[in-house]
Amino acid sequence: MNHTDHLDETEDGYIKIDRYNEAKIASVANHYKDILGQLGENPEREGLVKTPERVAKALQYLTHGYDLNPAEILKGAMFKEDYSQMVVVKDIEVFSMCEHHMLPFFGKAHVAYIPNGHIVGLSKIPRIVDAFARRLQVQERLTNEIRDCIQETLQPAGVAVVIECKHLCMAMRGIQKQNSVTTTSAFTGEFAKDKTRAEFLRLITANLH
Ligand SMILES: Nc1nc2c(ncn2[C@@H]2O[C@H](COP(=O)(O)OP(=O)(O)OP(=O)(O)O)[C@@H](O)[C@H]2O)c(=O)[nH]1
Ligand SMILES: [Zn+2]
Repeated sequence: MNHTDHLDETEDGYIKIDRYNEAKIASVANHYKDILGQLGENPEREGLVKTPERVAKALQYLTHGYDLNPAEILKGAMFKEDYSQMVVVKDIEVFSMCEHHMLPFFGKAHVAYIPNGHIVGLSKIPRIVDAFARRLQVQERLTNEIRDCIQETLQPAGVAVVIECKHLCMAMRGIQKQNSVTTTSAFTGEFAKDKTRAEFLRLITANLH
């Protein structure tokens, strides 16, 4: 079986989960039943009977980015266009899971590129953010992967990515800091220039709408 067989293609050719890989769900659920017992719970009590399966499905959803090909998503909507100003997509919601604790980190991504002959369908930017975020991640790698995918696929004059997230592993356990936010950034090409980077940073902090 192909590893993407459990993913449905929607009409516009994009993949989303609405069927699950039953064998994987059953196996992961079995482990979770065991884990519930080890946590001192009774996995047979009414409220928990279906929990292992729910958790398995949730985890499959939260990691379905492994089954997506972000470069192909971008290639699906690249258009020749004579536009060479910065394109900024800001405030893209991010939900990911840290690879150390498998706890959520979440916040916003701001992505920009400067076209070099081609533009990309706007929705593809949040789609690739999701494709990389729906995996076990560290915020730094997530940031770099988004930058590299856009740079290598679209070959623009520059790419900028800023991500700001709260990490639940730092809030609900461990150091227990409820308000700390981690910001990461990655730039290529024209964004190495102070002036260009400053314009991007101004645009993502400006309240224009
Ligand atoms: N750089 C980076 N670190 C992360 C990210 N998500 C979680 N971490 C950190 O990963 C580290 C793992 O450190 P360890 O000392 O092995 O784990 P730990 O004992 O649970 O650490 P504490 O969270 O300090 O209790 C922690 O400092 C987390 O804050 C991330 O996206 N990027
Ligand atoms: Zn963590």
